[in-house]
Amino acid sequence: MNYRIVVGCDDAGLDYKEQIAADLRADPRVAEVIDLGVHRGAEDVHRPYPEIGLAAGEAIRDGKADRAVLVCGTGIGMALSANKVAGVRATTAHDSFSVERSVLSNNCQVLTLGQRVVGLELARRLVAEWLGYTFDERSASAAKVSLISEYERC
Ligand SMILES: O=C[C@H](O)[C@H](O)COP(=O)(O)O
Repeated sequence: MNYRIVVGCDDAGLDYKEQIAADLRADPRVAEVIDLGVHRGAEDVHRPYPEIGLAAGEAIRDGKADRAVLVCGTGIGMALSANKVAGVRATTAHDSFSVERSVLSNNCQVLTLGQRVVGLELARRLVAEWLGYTFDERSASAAKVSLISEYERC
């Protein structure tokens, strides 16, 4: 599938971002991992989550990446931020079914996770599952998602 995947976090999501980035780099479905920070021990470590979430959304919008995994304390702030970028669909999901539907129903390109909410091993498994789903543009869900895109164009 050769996905180009952005990873990003704030200081509350750094541990999980590092592990998930390592998992993605080892995944044969992933061609490139683009790490937007923050980085341990670096100057950017206290950058607020909206800066990372917005940058991730812009990378999707600009065609520099196919998908993003973003981690903060709850996942909520990252989802709110990425969703501000037109054309980007981001959601927090901490269970297998929601992760599946975020792609198959909603064509989300961005999965956000809360390091303070979900265990690390579950988070890693959810990301692995998430990579296995592809939205079907011929599905009945496509017309529903397109209503969001049409609203954005107004
Ligand atoms: O959604 C926001 C994140 O959970 C963030 O990591 C923590 O934000 P706070 O420090 O404002 O609670």
